[in-house]
Amino acid sequence: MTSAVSVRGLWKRFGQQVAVAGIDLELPAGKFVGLVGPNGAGKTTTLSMVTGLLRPDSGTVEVVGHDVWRDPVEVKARIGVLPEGLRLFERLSGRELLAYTGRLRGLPGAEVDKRATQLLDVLDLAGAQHKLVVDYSTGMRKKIGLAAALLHNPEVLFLDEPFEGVDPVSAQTIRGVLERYTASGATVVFSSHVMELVESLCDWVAVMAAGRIRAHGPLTEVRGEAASLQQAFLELVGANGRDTASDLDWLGGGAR
Ligand SMILES: Nc1ncnc2c1ncn2[C@@H]1O[C@H](COP(=O)(O)OP(=O)(O)OP(=O)(O)O)[C@@H](O)[C@H]1O
Repeated sequence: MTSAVSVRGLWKRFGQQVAVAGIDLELPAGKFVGLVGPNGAGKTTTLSMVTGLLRPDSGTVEVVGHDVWRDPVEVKARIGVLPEGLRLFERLSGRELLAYTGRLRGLPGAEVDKRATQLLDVLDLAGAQHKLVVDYSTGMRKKIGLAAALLHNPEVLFLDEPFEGVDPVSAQTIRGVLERYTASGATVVFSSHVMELVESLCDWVAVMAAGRIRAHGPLTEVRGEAASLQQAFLELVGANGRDTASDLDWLGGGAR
């Protein structure tokens, strides 16, 4: 198996809080990889360290064979990132944002123009290309962020919650673009809480809880005998069968 991402002994603490507790991961190249876990599991912290946005306390990360912290320029040329809480240049139009990103990536102007036109078209943003990003909706922001992350045709694309706040039509569009991208041999690594989505998109999953990897491997292996990935996930993270109803016995009814 060729690895797109290879993580060894990765740790991150914020004061007393251990966010990532010494994880090891091999993410295969050419696959659609889902990183799933409950709130606070450490997904964003892991993706931030893997993409060179956050320095680990210890451990190493290699992306397509290059060490993220010793060889950052090589790595950043080969990856695209759609981070959580995406910050964009708000006073640029969508088209200007792509032109700027393309030049930063060192692409010739004519090539940037061509790719930007195609991406805006496929992502259904052509009509809004001259609007300022500040006036974009949440879904439009995700889509222009995705276009910017894809513009230089990266080998590996990292997406933190790419479908959050996105309507079903835009989600379908994003999905189509990502499926086309992985079909050509590229790798997508994305984090999500939405199990049905992960189950329908991913060939390979890693389940995280409390800073550790609880299971990882091909989707069918991680799901095992469970009826769905959701069920397997609940069993893995130990949340199965919790009786929330008796915890909230005051909720509803007459007593205020
Ligand atoms: N900058 C920070 N300072 C302090 N604690 C942090 C910081 N970033 C993350 N944490 C803590 O680290 C843990 C992991 O957070 P992280 O955001 O990586 O989880 P997550 O799996 O992405 O969660 P969610 O699905 O809710 O986004 C949490 O307990 C969080 O409170």
